Amino acid sequence: MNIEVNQIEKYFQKNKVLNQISMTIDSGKIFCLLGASGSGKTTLLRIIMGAINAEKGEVIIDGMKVPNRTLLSRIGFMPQNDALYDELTAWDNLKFFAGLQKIEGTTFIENAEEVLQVVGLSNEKKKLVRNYSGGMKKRLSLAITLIHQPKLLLLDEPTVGVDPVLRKNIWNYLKKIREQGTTILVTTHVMDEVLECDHAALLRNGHIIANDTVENLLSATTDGRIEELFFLGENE
Ligand SMILES: Nc1ncnc2c1ncn2[C@@H]1O[C@H](COP(=O)(O)OP(=O)(O)OP(=O)(O)O)[C@@H](O)[C@H]1O
Repeated sequence: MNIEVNQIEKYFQKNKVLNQISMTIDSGKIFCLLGASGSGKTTLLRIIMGAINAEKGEVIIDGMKVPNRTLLSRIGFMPQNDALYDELTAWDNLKFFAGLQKIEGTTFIENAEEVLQVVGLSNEKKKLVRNYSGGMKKRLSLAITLIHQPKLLLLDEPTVGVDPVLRKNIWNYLKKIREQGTTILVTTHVMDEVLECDHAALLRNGHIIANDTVENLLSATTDGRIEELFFLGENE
């Protein structure tokens, strides 16, 4: 699925948090949104999935204007804060959210086993979520986001609190589903993860100040270090 973001402007009260945001995300790519805390990444993600409105501009996904009900079943959105049922097991959480997407029976079981494996929770599926660590909850949220095999994934800092081995697992899976045509938009603060992406946009003070392939962005830095992306355009 491809995404067109056209001239988005968003205010919270009188604060303009997104200003003239336009970008295109091509189908089957991993696109990374970078920016300091408070730069507007989450807000932009929520506008793209249609959870909140912008004052100006529009988002078009596969030719359809957002918000659009038919698009929702094809999108997987992972918010920054987990929305899990603490008193249910991980398995029952998965079952509940899968049910909302009409994923049931053997399809549910197959999908659930696969996503639990990706996030390293196969052996912990019977535990109550209330007994999960923060990182385990994060991984379960990601599993829930993947359960209906969405064609567009919107992931808000999906690997915070996840150890390096599992993080690698998750990125390998994201790259696998990219090869199957899934489009992935991800926000991150982890610089290494930028290297896993095809394309990155850098947000500062509500503006996009850089938007290019990761390869081109890195060649624009003075010593090719990913951390430098954060400082791009700082003195302009
Ligand atoms: N519901 C809201 N009401 C008022 N202001 C908000 C609301 N949501 C976000 N903001 C403000 O909008 C700006 C952008 O916030 P946003 O959460 O999009 O940033 P972010 O780049 O995702 O930050 P982080 O990396 O810390 O998650 C911030 O100044 C924030 O305080």
